[in-house]
Amino acid sequence: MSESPENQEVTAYDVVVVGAGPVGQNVADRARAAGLSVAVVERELVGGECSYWACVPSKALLRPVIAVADARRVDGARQAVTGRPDTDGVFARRNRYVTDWDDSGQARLVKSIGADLFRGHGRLDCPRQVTVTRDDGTRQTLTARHAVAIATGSRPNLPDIPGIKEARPWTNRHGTDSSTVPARLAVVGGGGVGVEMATLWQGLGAQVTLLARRRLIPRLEPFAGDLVAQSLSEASADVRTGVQVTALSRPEREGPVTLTLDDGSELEADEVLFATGRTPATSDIGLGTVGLTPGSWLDVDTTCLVKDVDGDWLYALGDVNRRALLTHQGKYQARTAGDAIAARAAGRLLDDAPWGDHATTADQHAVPQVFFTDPEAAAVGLTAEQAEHAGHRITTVDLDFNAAQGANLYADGYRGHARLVVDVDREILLGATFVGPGVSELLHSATIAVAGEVPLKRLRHAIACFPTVSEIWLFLLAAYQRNQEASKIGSA
Ligand SMILES: Cc1cc2nc3c(=O)[nH]c(=O)nc-3n(C[C@H](O)[C@H](O)[C@H](O)COP(=O)(O)OP(=O)(O)OC[C@H]3O[C@@H](n4cnc5c(N)ncnc54)[C@H](O)[C@@H]3O)c2cc1C
Ligand SMILES: NC(=O)c1ccc[n+]([C@@H]2O[C@H](COP(=O)([O-])OP(=O)(O)OC[C@H]3O[C@@H](n4cnc5c(N)ncnc54)[C@H](O)[C@@H]3O)[C@@H](O)[C@H]2O)c1
Repeated sequence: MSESPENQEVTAYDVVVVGAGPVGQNVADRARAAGLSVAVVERELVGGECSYWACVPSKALLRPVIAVADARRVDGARQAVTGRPDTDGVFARRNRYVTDWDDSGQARLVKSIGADLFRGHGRLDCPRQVTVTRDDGTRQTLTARHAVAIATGSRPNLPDIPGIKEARPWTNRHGTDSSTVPARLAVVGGGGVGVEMATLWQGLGAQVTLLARRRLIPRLEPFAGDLVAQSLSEASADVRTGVQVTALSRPEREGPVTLTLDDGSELEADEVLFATGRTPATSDIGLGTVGLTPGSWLDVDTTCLVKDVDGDWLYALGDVNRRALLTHQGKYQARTAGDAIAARAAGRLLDDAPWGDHATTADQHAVPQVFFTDPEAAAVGLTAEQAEHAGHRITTVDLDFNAAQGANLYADGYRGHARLVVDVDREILLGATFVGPGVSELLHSATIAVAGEVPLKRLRHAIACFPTVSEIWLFLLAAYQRNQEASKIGSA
């Protein structure tokens, strides 16, 4: 350790990671495993948004809602369900999964891999150097011999609407840490956060109005949003698409909030939750000192090196690079980049061709995602529209799940739909979407098929067990084969 001109402590590491969410922790782990010394900087809770205000609490809260809905779909079990989930039990369960917002366990994990944890706000102050400002104002400078990895995540993007500040809207934070159920909740935004929050709070007893300017979960096949909207409506939520909020007012601090909509109507609610996308947490991390624009998403190459920065030392992983705002994709990037950092540090050649050890190819071709709504919506790869837009010659196969007996045994009168998107030239899957109860655990089979580019001729030999929901594969592949045979006869 030495001292900088301003009397700050200066410590040298091989790698400095800024942000100890799931992504920062994973890159640290991989770099340590390669024998590199690693510093990890965290300004709030070790574990990040994912552990305390996003994935983990939302799924801990949603699971009881879905479990009750699942039981209601099974005759015999339905009669045993006499009410809504018990909110005290639900919130206690959530608190256990977020360890009461105490990060000491995750901090121990970081230390257990042999990384040094620095508490405070990390900022680049020149190439390969990060200064950590602690809460008491003292500072520590960390230099990085090989890499700085930015894994600072994202924060809610609130639209600039008159009255939004006074309305004190919920974001994903209160949406996941509240222990009271508002009587009337307006949810603005029909993406992943919006549909999950609407499902959750309606299931816990709020009267939810979901306001979306387009269809729900628009990045998935259109039938996904339609089925989720239908089910939310049947659960008595008020789902309105094609509407925008133009103003908000909450004249009394403890009073209701009024939303003005672009159709001229007004809506009164006890709370309003904005789920209108994310913005990168890069406005105050010193990007200007290395020639980048503060507040911007960080554009990266396949190894997660930031483009337009000389010297192969600055990496950006997870939400901050905007490739796929999902924990599992961020962790994949972290593992890949951690290995790339180690290879570059050792002077080894990189294996960064598509699907190589140092390439995040799946970010482009095989991103899986599950929305834990009721019914669940799960998708991997390209939708039909995206595939056509990318220039593939495709055909689609669509089927309702009730074709499969396994699905009907899982839930009486099983309601769900599946679509495969097939590249007709290569006869491989480009994408798959499943919507229905319990489909989340079905998705990995499709992810393997898409990432592995498994020929459909071979996929036919991957047999699903009778009677499971996975039997839908058998019916989808048979339908594909029938369509192909019919088109051959038609063109003969
Ligand atoms: C409500 C909700 C539900 C979601 N559910 C899912 C889900 O089910 N599955 C899924 O895959 N994804 C889900 N996501 C997305 C997921 O939360 C993110 O993709 C994931 O958190 C990204 O991880 P990260 O490590 O990049 O960022 P984060 O988890 O945001 O962690 C970043 C960390 O960096 C720290 N930090 C920021 N700036 C600094 C700084 N200057 N100095 C030091 N530390 C800093 C932050 O305090 C934070 O701890 C959900 C998101 C939301 C909002
Ligand atoms: N289970 C999961 O995997 C899961 C769950 C939740 C969120 N996430 C991820 O977290 C990220 C953030 O989710 P999100 O839902 O906040 O963002 P999003 O970008 O997925 O959706 C935001 C929605 O808000 C709409 N919107 C934007 N501005 C608006 C405005 N002014 N008025 C009305 N609507 C507006 C957009 O059209 C969009 O449909 C996403 O990338 C998502 O994939 C994942």
